Amino acid sequence: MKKQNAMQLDWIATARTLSEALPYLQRFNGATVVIKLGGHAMGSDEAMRSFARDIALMSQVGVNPVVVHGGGPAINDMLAKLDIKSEFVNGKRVTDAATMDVVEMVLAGLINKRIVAAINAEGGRAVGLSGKDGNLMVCKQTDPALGYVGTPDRMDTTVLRTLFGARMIPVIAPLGVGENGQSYNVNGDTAAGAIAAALKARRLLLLTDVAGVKDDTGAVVTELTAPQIRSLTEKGVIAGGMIPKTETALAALRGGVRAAVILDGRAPNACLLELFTDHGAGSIIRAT
Ligand SMILES: Nc1ncnc2c1ncn2[C@@H]1O[C@H](COP(=O)(O)OP(=O)(O)O)[C@@H](O)[C@H]1O
Ligand SMILES: CC(=O)N[C@@H](CCC(=O)OP(=O)(O)O)C(=O)O
Repeated sequence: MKKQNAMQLDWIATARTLSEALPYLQRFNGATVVIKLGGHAMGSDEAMRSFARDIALMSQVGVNPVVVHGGGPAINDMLAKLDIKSEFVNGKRVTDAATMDVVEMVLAGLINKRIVAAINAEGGRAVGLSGKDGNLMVCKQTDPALGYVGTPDRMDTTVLRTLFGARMIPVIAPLGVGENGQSYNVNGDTAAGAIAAALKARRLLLLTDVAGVKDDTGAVVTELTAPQIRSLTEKGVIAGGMIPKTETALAALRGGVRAAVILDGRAPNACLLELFTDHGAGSIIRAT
C-alpha cells in the first residue's frame, strides 16, 4: 500500500512537470536552438542516449535543434595511435596536413556518425554534415603558425534551413572550407557560436563537463553578465577551456543570439531541464 502511494506521488510529480513545461513548449515552438556537445561531455553510451533523447524530443515538439559537436579527446586518441605528436596554442590545436586528415576523419566520421545514429535510434531524423557541406562555414586561416586552423568568415545557412523544412536535425562537425577547397580545423565552441549567430538562434547551449561557470568561491553563477565575465577572466577565475566558451557566448550574443547557456552535458536530461522547466540549468548569459 505504502509502495503504491509512493508510485502515485511519482506519477503526480511527472504530470506536474509536464504541465509546467507547457509555457516553455509554447515559447520555443519554431525556435532554433544550437547545442554544442563538447568532447568531454560525450562520456558514456548512457549519457549519449540521454542527450540523443533530449534532441529527438526537442524536434518532436517543434524546436529546430542544431547539434554542433567537438571531439578533442577522440582526436588525441587517434593521433596517439598513429604516433603523431600534437600541441595546443591558446586552446587551438596546431594542425599540419597529417593532423588535418586525422581531425577530419575523426570528427566528420566516427564522432559525427555516432551522434547521428544515437539521435535516430531515439526516433529523431538526424543528418550528419560538416561546415564544408553547402559552404556552411567558409573559413580564413586563423594564424599561419597554427597551420590549417580556421576562423569562420562567411556563413551560408541554406543547407540548415532546407533540413529544418524537412523536419530533419543537422549534426555538424566543426570543419570549415577555404575559398580554394582546403579543409580547416575549427574549435567546436567557435563553430557553434558562428552557426548560432548566422541563424540568429534563440539559444546557444554549450554542453561541457562542469555544472556552469564558477565564481571565486567555487559556486556556479546562474545568471552571468558581460562585465562579470570580464572581471572573472581578469582575476583568472575563468581559465583554460572556459575562456573560449565565455568568449564564444559573448560573440554569439553580439551576433544576434538571444541567450547562451553553459551547462553540464553529462547531467541527465540537461537540455530539457534548461529549456522546458522553471529550474533551468547552468550559467545563462542574456543579450542586453
Ligand atoms: N570559472 C570556471 N568555471 C567552470 N569551469 C572552469 C572555470 N575556469 C576554467 N574551467 C575549466 O573549463 C573546463 C571546460 O572547458 P573544456 O575542457 O575545454 O570543455 P569541452 O571539452 O567540453 O569543450 C572545465 O572542465 C573546467 O576545468
Ligand atoms: C582548432 C581546434 O583546436 N580544433 C579542435 C576541434 C575539436 C573540438 O573543439 O573538440 P572539443 O569541443 O571536444 O574541445 C581540435 O582539434 O581538438
